[in-house]
Amino acid sequence: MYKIPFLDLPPLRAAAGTVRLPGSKSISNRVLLLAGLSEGTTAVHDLLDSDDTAVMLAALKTLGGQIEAQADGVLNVTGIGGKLGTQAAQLFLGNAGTAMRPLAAALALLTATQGGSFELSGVPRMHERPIGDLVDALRALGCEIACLGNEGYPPLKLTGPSALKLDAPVKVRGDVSSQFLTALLMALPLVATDDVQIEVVGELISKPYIQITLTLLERFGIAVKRDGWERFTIPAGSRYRSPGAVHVEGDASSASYFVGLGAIAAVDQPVRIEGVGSESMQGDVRFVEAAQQMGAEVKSGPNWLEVRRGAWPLKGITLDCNHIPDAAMTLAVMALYADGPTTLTNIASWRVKETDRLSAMATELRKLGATVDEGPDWLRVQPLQDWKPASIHTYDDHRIAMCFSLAAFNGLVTEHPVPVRIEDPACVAKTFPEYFETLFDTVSASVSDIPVITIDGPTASGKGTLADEIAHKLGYAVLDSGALYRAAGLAASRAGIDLDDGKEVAAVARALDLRFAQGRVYLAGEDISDALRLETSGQNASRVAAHPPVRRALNQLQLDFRRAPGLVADGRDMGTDVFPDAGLKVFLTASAATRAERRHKQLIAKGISANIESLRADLEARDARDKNRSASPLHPAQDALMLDNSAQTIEESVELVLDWWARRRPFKVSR
Ligand SMILES: Nc1ncnc2c1ncn2[C@@H]1O[C@H](COP(=O)(O)OP(=O)(O)OP(=O)(O)O)[C@@H](O)[C@H]1O
Ligand SMILES: Nc1ccn([C@@H]2O[C@H](COP(=O)(O)O)[C@@H](O)[C@H]2O)c(=O)n1
Repeated sequence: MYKIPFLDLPPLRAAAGTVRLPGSKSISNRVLLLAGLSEGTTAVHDLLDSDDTAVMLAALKTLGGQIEAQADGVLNVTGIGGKLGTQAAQLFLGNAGTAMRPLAAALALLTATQGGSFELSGVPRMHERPIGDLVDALRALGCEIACLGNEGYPPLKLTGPSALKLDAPVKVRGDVSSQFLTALLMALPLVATDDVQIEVVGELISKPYIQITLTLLERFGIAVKRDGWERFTIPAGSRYRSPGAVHVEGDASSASYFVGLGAIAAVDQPVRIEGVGSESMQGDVRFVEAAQQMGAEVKSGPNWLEVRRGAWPLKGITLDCNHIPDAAMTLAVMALYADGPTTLTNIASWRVKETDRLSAMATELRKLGATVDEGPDWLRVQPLQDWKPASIHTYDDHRIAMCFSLAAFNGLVTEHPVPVRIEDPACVAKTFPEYFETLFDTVSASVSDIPVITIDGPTASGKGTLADEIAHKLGYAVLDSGALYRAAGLAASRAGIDLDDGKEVAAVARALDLRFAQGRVYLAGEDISDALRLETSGQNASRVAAHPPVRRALNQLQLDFRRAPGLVADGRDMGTDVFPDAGLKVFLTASAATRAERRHKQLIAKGISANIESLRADLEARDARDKNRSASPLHPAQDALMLDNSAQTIEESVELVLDWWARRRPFKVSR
């Protein structure tokens, strides 16, 4: 996951490949609560691992549930069998509506019948998300609930025991959030000694989510009787029983980004999405129909979808989105690529989600240059030709971060493509922690659009350290090109080849079976990271690097590191020869004395004894060879910025280079 302040998406061009979706958030948290309330142990397969499920799991543990992760990723949840394991607790539920609403209802009823005192709270935004209709319904049943901040909003305090009145139908509003009804449907089986009826007041929104609730309740032994969408009956004697094992479907709302991706950019090959398909129980799978109306070509199987571009540009549509409230946000970004306006209606529920999504979508789409009109429950987006490089604020809302990634394909409709900045990309942790990694695995960009920062300079000037830090802060990949020369030298010397024989060493370099993973380097599966950092490896690298055939042999390997979202490359000729079009070139130096001292400290810290004078002599000899060779000698590129860090800390160098980079980016600093 990109835990950085912002992630810059370069202009993207095409998409293809297979995406395995993470588990559905709605199903995951429902299954966890049902398993947590049941008797027996439920093996939960393919559970979503995210912020929202983490808060639910923590709450269940506090209430007496047992959670045990298996080696194969399956989670065993042993439920409380309807009996509270504690009489008092404070439960923090983050910004998870799928935890706050149903837990509030279940715990209110358990507290009423078993006694206790519980506080449910969340992040500040959770305390702005209404829960009054559910609280009213629970209070009418006899539950004691106090709103500790504003009336009608969390945090809540539940106390008991208190007498429950279950003979009259429980009334709940269905036109603000369907989660209130879901909460009651999941809570009332805990106290249904007689039939309990629920009556929905107002037109029920998001019916597909209620269908998910009913389907899962049935799996846990509760056969709710439904009379239209207005009346539900929990049969007398209902009791939660674990079904033994449950498989969580992939998240259909998350599928929408990849359906959109296929519709926009899968020209030669489809985007295949695994985890949801034609047999999905999730309502958001009907996003596919909306995408088809806009032009997407879609094939499907029971649990997969394949999407390609059909009509291009996409077709503007007018759609009542009541049945796909979450996925519909993706349509608002797809609308930028359409042949006419797209109007999304019946989306008032957007206003009470992680943020006021209607207002947020309009604001951020306008930053891109789009013309957008909004009403209380609708949004109209015009197609966009003149794109602006925008820094998208994400309001701690995972769906805003994910759907705006589709704006990075603007190069398909404009001659002047622009990058898109996604602020706080880690907010995707709510449902799809690896979203951006998955996206980058599925898309391609023009090489020249992928930003590169080069850091060249003599040995021990701090290039690697600086490159790693900058790459980390920007979410870019890093290329330690010296490691390639070191590996070539090591492999050649192990093979008994004369390091002065350029052709022979080049043959070894061409055949190098190298892999870079988690900061380690593997040669034919062997971890050679430590061997590469030996001083002899540096000297050998410097010898083999002087041969033009060796440099040619390693050239493509280095170019292959240039992948979205960007690259920081360190070495000797990164800015001069390998990436001459880099957006920022830094030539990093420090005095020989400083560098020898740093190298000395570095070796001592690793427990390797060393002598400063001989280190200095060695590095000066290496500098001389690197500077004076004919093939790609060490020298600053004409357009490089010089940085002598002899008197700087690492942090100071990092800040300076990030500042240089920021000045070359097209983004205005926002908010
Ligand atoms: N500005 C700095 N101030 C103090 N120490 C630094 C600074 N930059 C780097 N160092 C330290 O100097 C040592 C050498 O840095 P590093 O390995 O990054 O250099 P390098 O240029 O990549 O070397 P090589 O070319 O041999 O791979 C490290 O221990 C690092 O922590
Ligand atoms: N782009 C590069 C990178 C390195 N070399 C040669 O490899 C030696 C080791 O490099 P380190 O950065 O790991 O110290 C170096 O002395 C150079 O001779 C190169 O030629 N080009």
